[in-house]
Parts: sequence; C-alpha cells; structure tokens
Amino acid sequence: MLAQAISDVGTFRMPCVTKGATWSEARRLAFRSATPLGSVLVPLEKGIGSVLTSGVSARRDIPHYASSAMDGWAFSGDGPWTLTAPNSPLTPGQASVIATGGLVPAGTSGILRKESGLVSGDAPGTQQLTLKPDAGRGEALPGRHIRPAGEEASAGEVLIPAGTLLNPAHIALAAVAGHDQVRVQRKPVVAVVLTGSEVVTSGEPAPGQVRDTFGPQLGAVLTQLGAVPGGQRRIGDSYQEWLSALAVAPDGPRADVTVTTGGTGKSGTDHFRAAIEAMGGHLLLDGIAMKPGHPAVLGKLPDGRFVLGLPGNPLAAMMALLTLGEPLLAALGNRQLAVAGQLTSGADVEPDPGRTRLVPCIFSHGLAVPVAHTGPAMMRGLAQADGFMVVPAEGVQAGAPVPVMPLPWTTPPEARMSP
Ligand SMILES: Nc1nc2c(c(=O)[nH]1)N[C@H]1C(S)=C(S)[C@@H](COP(=O)(O)OP(=O)(O)OC[C@H]3O[C@@H](n4cnc5c(N)ncnc54)[C@H](O)[C@@H]3O)O[C@H]1N2
Ligand code: MOO
Repeated sequence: MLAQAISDVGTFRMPCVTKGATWSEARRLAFRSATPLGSVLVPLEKGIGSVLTSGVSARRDIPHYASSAMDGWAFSGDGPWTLTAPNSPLTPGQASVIATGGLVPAGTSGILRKESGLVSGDAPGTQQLTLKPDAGRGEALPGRHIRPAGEEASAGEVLIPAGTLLNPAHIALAAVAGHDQVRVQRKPVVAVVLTGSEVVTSGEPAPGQVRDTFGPQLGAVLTQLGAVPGGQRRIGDSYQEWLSALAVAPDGPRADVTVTTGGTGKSGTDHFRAAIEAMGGHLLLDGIAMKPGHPAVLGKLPDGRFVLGLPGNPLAAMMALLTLGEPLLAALGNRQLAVAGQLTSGADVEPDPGRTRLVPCIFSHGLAVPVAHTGPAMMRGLAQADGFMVVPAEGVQAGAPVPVMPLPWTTPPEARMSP
C-alpha cells in the first residue's frame, strides 16, 4: 500500500518515505519522483542514440550546386564539340572535361559519359568531341547526367523532425545539411558505487568471497536504460567509506543518479539509509513488496541527486534496477513509463501472499516460460531469459494471462532473424 507521500511536521512539509509499495506503485513512484533533464547541444557524433529536441533543417539547397553525376565532358548545345579548358563557361559547340561531383560550368547543356564520347586530334584548342556511334540514345540530351542543385532538399526544409532517435544516417544527413552540432535530450549521468569487502574483481574467489557480478554488467545495462555511465567506485563495508563515496568532490563529475549495490539490509554493515540521512537527504521509497529485490531503496540528496540502493544479491539487484531504475531514468530522459505486456503463462506459479514475484522467463510462441536457476543470488537464469513474469501474489496457472516485461537487452520476438 502506498503510504502518504508528504507528512506535516510542525509548519514544515517534510518528504515522507513510502514503505512496502507494490511493484506497480514502486515503478510509478520512481517515475513521478523525477522531471526531465533539459536539452543540450552536442557535436554530431555524440548525438547518435539520443533524441533530437530541435528539428534539423537544410541550411541551403542540397546539393548546393549543380554537379556532374559522371566522369566525362560537360557539353553545350549540339555536337560535335570543340574541347576547351575545364572549369570555364561553355558556349554552344564547346565541351570540357569534368569528373563526377565536379561543378557544372555555366552554359552546360548536359554531361557526356567518358564511354559515350570520342576525342579526335591532339593539338589543344583543336580537339573535337563526338558522340560514339554505339552511345545509348539520349546520351547527349539536355540535362543528361547533371545533378541539379536542390535535388535532395530545398533550403529550410525540415530533414529530421524533433523527437527522432538519432541513428548514424541521421547524423550524416545533419552534416550534409551544414550542421556541426545537434540539440538533444540530455541523458542522465549515473555513477555506481559497489560495496562489500568480500567482493573480488578477478579470478576465482576464496570461500567467503564472491566474484563481482555488477561491475562487468552495470555500465552496459545503464546505457541500455538510456543513461550515460558516470564512473564506478568500489568500497568496503565501513560507514565512513559510504559517506565519502556518496559525497561529491566540488570539482568532480556531476552525476544525476548514484546507484549503490549492497548495504540495503539491516545488518551492522548495511549503511545505505544512515548515510543518506547523515548527508541531509531523505528516502522516497524503502522496500517493495516483491521477490527478489524487496530491500531496494530510493533516496534523494540535498544536491538533487537520486541515490538508488540495489540489494547485494545479484538477481535481486537486477530486478530492483529494472523496477526502480528503469522508470527513474525514463523520467529523467523524458521518456514514457514502460508498461508490462501480456503473454500466456507456460507454467503454474504458486501463490506467495503479499508480494509480487518477478520470475525470469523465455518468450516462446506467445508463452512466457519460467527458466531454472532464479534464486536471488543467481545469475544463471537471467542469462537465459528474454524477460520476466510479473506474477501477482495469488500466483498464476499455466494457460492464464500473465504480465511480462522484456529485458533491456532482449530483441522483441518480431524483430528476430530466422537462423
Ligand atoms: N535478517 C534478514 N536478512 C536478510 C534479509 C532480511 O529481510 N532479513 N533480506 C535478504 C535479502 S532478500 C537480500 S536481497 C539481502 C540484501 O542484502 P544487502 O543489500 O544488505 O547486501 P549485502 O548484505 O551487502 O550482500 C548480500 C549478498 O550479496 C552479495 N554481493 C554483494 N555485492 C556483490 C557483488 N558485487 N557481486 C556479487 N555478489 C555480491 C554479498 O556477498 C551477499 O552474499 O539481504 C538478505 N538478508
Ligand atoms: O532482494 Mo532478496 O531476494 O529479495 O535476495
């Protein structure tokens, strides 16, 4: 149940934390807690993958001059033609050598392709150009093989409308249209703080240690969720380390969101809540009635930064990221809140009173089929999955509809290539 979002404390209205939200409430709360970041001008190549906020128009006609579409000769009037120096105006009966893309001289009627013409004589000024007998019909007609100015676009024409998700071809078109920068929706910058003195980053961990599952994947997942990775930091389990990791150096990079992993529980080494409070921040949401990932926390610091606390258990953390992080980043990036789709359940899933279960599954022939190895500390099931089922507390029976969410890296089934 959603607790009240604001409570009165004396004459102040203090933000109040929502505890134990349902899965849907948690997503909505995360989405509503943020407003879109502004737009930003970026160099062309940095705009790929961003949403354009100001349309791109042609600065002038494209192409901006009439050019030759072939290697050969520019000619004027009917042949035979006397060859003159290239790049000079032509009068009827004259022709001059031109290359593909060359500026068409004034007075040009058309372009004769190299393979369609014959040059006789050697002395400059006396060479004659004639049409080869086997040249195709119409090779010397007016306008032949000329790319007229403005053929692709007229000056002022909108080439890429605002709202377009920019791909490399859009960026090339913006360059052709004379632009050096594009105005795009700013993406949230997300810093990551990985906690836990038992976490090792290479090789095989000793008993009591765990191999880091977050460092290698979070940058990519955050990028797929529309964020710009803003650096990773690793700390142990002390409160002081938490405080200094969440503090921002005055000249350091500014993140919009900091994601932490671990430390969301209630043990002596779990400092998320205390650190947020000590820094003058507040919690927006503390815990979600879901499994796995129930200890997930969302807070906000006085500098406006959001802090998303993911549980340490690997699958729990990813489900928490997709539950809270995905809507938060969507709101900051000016995108819609994604809603669950619906498939038919391919298996019975038992009731679990009071909480939603997020069950990694594959999508196959319209069915959502749960995968094995989906304990909160496991990654094996998620690595096979296309998405996850959002199973209500009362469970779901095989053959019944079930809400599903795709994983950020999953290609929609209709877009998959056949082998
Ligand atoms: N008494 C209770 N204990 C626990 C509860 C509870 O309700 N009462 N909830 C359990 C659940 S559910 C979760 S999830 C975890 C949340 O734990 P924390 O967020 O405090 O995380 P840690 O305790 O630091 O670590 C938990 C687990 O995750 C492993 N871990 C941490 N970082 C990494 C990493 N980078 N790569 C791989 N694995 C990592 C860590 O070693 C622990 O095994 O609390 C339960 N306990
Ligand atoms: O977040 Mo825990 O499953 O619910 O591991």
